[in-house]
Amino acid sequence: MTNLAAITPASPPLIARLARQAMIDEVCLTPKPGLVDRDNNGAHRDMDLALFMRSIAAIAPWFSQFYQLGFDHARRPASEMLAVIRPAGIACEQAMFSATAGVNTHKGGIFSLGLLCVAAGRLSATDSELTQRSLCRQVSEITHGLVARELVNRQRGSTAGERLYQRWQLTGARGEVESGFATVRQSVLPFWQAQQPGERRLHHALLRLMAVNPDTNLAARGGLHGMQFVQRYAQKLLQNGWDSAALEQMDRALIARNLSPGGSADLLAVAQVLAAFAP
Ligand SMILES: CC(C)(COP(=O)(O)OP(=O)(O)OC[C@H]1O[C@@H](n2cnc3c(N)ncnc32)[C@H](O[C@H]2O[C@H](COP(=O)(O)OP(=O)(O)OP(=O)(O)O)[C@@H](O)[C@H]2O)[C@@H]1O)[C@@H](O)C(=O)NCCC(=O)NCCS
Ligand SMILES: Nc1ncnc2[nH]cnc12
Repeated sequence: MTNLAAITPASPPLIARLARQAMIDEVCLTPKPGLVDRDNNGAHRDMDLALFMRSIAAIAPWFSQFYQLGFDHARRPASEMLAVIRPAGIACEQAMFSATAGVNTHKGGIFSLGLLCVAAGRLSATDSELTQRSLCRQVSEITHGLVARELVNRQRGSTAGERLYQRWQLTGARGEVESGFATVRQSVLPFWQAQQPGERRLHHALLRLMAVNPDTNLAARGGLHGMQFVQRYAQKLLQNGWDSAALEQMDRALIARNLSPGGSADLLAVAQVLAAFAP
């Protein structure tokens, strides 16, 4: 009698399946100002939808690994977890770069969604309930002190994020995770359930993110003026109302300025994962 458990791969944990689906739904959302979607490549000459799908296929298996690392090391203090998971995070980045021939499609997405998977593993190992609050608190505890260690106390920046901190004190993805995804919790999740599922809810969430998020991708490409241009544009659409045509016009405006809110795209995926859990 064949032991099916021995030959059937265990299905990925829920959070890993949610993270993969959220990445797919994000890149397929169309139109998406400045970003790759089903219609165009936004402000990118080195990326398209097919490349993003290859990137997601390479990254997705790692979400289960991140969950398992959190589960297996749940007894460690949260402060020790980054050192435990970073090698896997960097290996996942390498898998992404192999699939994309060196193009950075999801470096931020790996970091943010990977930490959510680690947090879910840690909570599950201790039979703690997975809620938006418990997941975000766990991510914040794991990354406590990250901004001070890696941005404030760093002399020279080797990455865009590090250089942007030195120039404009932007804390980027590190600041967002250390805050327990405060931008997502404050600007997106309170409005999510009141809306019908579908593209309009995702568009509304993305506009709310772009309206406030200090996205280092925008600052790297267009300076603070570029970042503020996108924030004000999104704020205006939220105030005056918007439709697909307005989003397509914003897309043209951002492409013309080489602006791509990649950080907000990542946080849209984070919001979709968190929205699957009770507050
Ligand atoms: C901790 C790191 C991930 C930090 O990396 P870095 O020092 O580069 O810091 P940031 O710039 O702050 O963040 C990197 C990416 O994070 C996204 N992001 C930006 N702002 C925010 C924000 N406010 N909140 C959340 N996330 C944010 C963004 O990623 C997306 O955009 C990239 C694609 O856009 P593009 O413009 O093409 O980017 P480039 O290719 O760089 O520019 P061009 O050359 O094309 O012009 C893509 O990454 C999206 O995901 C930022 O880019 C890192 O240092 C690290 O430690 N990594 C190891 C992994 C790890 O530790 N994992 C553990 C958990 S499993
Ligand atoms: N759809 C997208 N286009 C460009 N950069 C991104 N980073 C994450 N999602 C993205």
